Amino acid sequence: MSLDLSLYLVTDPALCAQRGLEATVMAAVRGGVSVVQLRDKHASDEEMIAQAIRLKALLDEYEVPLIINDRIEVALASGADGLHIGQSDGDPVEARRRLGEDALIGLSVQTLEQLKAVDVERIDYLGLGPVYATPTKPDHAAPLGIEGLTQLVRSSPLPTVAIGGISLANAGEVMTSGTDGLAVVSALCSAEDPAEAAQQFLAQYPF
Ligand SMILES: Cc1ncc(COP(=O)(O)OP(=O)(O)O)c(N)n1
Ligand SMILES: Cc1nc(C(=O)O)sc1CCOP(=O)(O)O
Ligand SMILES: [Mg+2]
Repeated sequence: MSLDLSLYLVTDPALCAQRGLEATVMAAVRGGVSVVQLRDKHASDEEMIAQAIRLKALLDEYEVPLIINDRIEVALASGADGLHIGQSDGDPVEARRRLGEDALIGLSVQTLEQLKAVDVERIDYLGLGPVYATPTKPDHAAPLGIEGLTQLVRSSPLPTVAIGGISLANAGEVMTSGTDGLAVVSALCSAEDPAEAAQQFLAQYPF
């Protein structure tokens, strides 16, 4: 499946609980979300595989790719479109070998040093963050700010998506970095109307 990073939803089971995960994701997709990442730090692999299979069937109708956070076994077993890994989540060489050429593989990058070490042959896109501090990921690295983000975007050999503390209030500012898109959790999962919120994000883009 092709990759359009413009508005990238990362799910959070607690933040999606009230409306339901699938209802939240599909509302956001109807509003224009272009990629969905299933992220759940507490579910068992079996629970996550079942959730991923249900989401994949729904997202296929919209040709929106489903990416799995961290867990290669879940990506393989569910037939998801790809995997997102952090700096300490595993080896891009192994991920590419096991998932195959068509899989979409993302890597988190926080520093210029990490950027220089990116395996461009095996990675499709980079998640750059956090732009701002966020309670959604309490163990996040030091915030980049717009200046730090812009420096990483300009030096990146791959398409990028910015993440961390991004909201409707700062989306326009984050897009000035030149990033290919925005990845958000709470600004969509906790929105009163995720479809409307997604539309409002996209309305602020310069492209
Ligand atoms: C699009 C995107 N970018 C960055 C991350 C963060 O990944 P990681 O550093 O591995 O942290 P966890 O999400 O695993 O807590 C991401 N998930 N998605
Ligand atoms: C999953 C994740 N990764 C980050 C990183 O910096 O790599 S920040 C983050 C959580 C982003 O949540 P919110 O949009 O609610 O701020
Ligand atoms: Mg990770």
